[in-house]
Amino acid sequence: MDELKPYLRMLKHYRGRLILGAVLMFVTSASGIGLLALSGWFITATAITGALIAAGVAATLEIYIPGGGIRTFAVSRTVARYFERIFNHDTVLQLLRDLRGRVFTQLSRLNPAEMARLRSGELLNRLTTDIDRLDGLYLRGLSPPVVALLAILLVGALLAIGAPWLGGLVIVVLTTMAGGALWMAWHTGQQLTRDLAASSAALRASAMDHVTGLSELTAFGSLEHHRQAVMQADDQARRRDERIAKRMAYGESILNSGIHLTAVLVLLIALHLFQTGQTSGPVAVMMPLAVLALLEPLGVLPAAGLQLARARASAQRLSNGVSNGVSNGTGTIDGLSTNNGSNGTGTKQTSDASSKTTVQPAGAHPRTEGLSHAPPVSINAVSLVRGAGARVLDNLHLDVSPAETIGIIGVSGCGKSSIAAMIAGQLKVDSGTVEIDGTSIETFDLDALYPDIAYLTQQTDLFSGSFAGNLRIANQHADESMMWAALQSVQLDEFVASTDQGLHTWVGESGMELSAGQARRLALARLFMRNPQLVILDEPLTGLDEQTAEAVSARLSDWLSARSAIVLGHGPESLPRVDRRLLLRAGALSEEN
Ligand SMILES: Nc1ncnc2c1ncn2[C@@H]1O[C@H](COP(=O)(O)OP(=O)(O)OP(=O)(O)O)[C@@H](O)[C@H]1O
Repeated sequence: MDELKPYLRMLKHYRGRLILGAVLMFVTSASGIGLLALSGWFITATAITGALIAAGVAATLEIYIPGGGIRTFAVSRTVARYFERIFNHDTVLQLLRDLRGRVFTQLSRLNPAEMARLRSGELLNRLTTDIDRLDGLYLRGLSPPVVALLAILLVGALLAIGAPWLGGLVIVVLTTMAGGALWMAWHTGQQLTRDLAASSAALRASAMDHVTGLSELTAFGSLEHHRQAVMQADDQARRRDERIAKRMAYGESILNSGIHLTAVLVLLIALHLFQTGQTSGPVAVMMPLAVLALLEPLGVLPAAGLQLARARASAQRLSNGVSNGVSNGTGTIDGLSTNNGSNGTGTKQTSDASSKTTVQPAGAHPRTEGLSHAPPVSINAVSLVRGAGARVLDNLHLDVSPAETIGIIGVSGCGKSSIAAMIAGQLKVDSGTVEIDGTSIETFDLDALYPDIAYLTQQTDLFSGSFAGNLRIANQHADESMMWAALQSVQLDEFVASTDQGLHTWVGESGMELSAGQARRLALARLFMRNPQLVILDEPLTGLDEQTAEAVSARLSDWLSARSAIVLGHGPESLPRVDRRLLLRAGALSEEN
């Protein structure tokens, strides 16, 4: 249950509301029990009184108090249920708001490499299903057992009117039965829920792959084949869902049978008590009816056990991976793309992402102050093995002097992006050191470091928003003149000005309404919105035509001259003006002239 502790702590903030909500639930259940029990008593009492009068025996019955009681219970049941629903759902919505905020904050603080490891379907699952399950923790998981226990105690007290020992016995029997049902559902729910969550995540992932890869699948004639895979995933998820539903149905029917059986036993005992004159007829009829009224509050217990199991599994999934990002104190580079696991088409696998993220050594005091002006960078004897075990960097050395611009070129796959990710603190090296401004990257508080770094990855990440919105990601306080200047630097100003809404034109989902070159230029424009001391550019001019590349390159060169910079590219033509150019080959750097 440890996984649930943070969420239980969250519930504490709503203690007052939760107690009131549970009281309303109990009032609803208690009214139901009172209604059934009192009605049974009243009907029997009036029947006996009528029979006595018909037989010529003088008998009277006070009808106003029980009649009023029945009406009161009927009204209180409806009113309490109404307010319980409104009040508790309002509480749940407030909890949902907090939960979403909390989970989103945690995800946004994930180490980018960790984030890249999570498939989009898994992320979607976390942000939707898992949160939904946790928001039901109180309403459908925790409060039903409490209300059920109180209802059993109430029924026990009613039975005690007829025979105190019977009240005690029924409390013990029903509590054991209810506890057993809850435990069984919780126990079997653990595995079933885990399986179902895995199937649902797989289904979402394959459905999303199907939609996003529709053009490729159609072009390669693999649509039907892939559709079959989605259908299979759907089938598996549905079968697992059915299994859970069946188990719950079994649980509910066993519990209901138990309650009915108890009611029959109580009826038999009550008749015996009546026969032996130990209780009156109306009370004898009231006793089994009170037990039957428990069907409602106890019937939800198997679902509550399952809900608890689901909430636990969701809490587990939400804390998996999230904890690393949070405890490392890592963050994202403000305003720039942070996904180092892509090759520009968003399809590169991230098989080594989990093990190669920057982690602060235990006990080290993180550096919390930012970078000095145009800081030096020093890479010493760095070796790095990635993916399936290929040695990407081998005893690599690199010294970047203050305000120097270094260009690194090399063939595809030689490790350029790995160097960039390493300097940005998003990839942990196997041996050697990476120091920025005299401090090891491992001891930096990345939240303090990132405002002074600009890291343009190979992949162009744009957000579903306007030009202005995408630029403001880099600098929230930027005014329009600053944005136009940045757009002019990348020769995008004329295009933006020609659109209907200028800066406020929507760029489409992930910038889909822009060409690849325009999207790249917008990402480059973000650079000019900030004033970083260290700049890492991974193939900045990719996708730009020769003329635009030349103009942007000239502007970039001026801008870089006041900062320390590492620029990566396939060949000399893909770099702006640099102070030194190095060639990366076989994991090591050599001077290139
Ligand atoms: N996310 C990853 N997970 C596992 N291995 C990776 C990952 N990214 C890259 N690699 C491996 O690391 C090696 C270096 O990749 P890297 O992206 O650094 O090269 P690159 O020089 O930037 O290539 P390109 O110019 O094509 O972008 C590659 O051989 C690749 O197999």
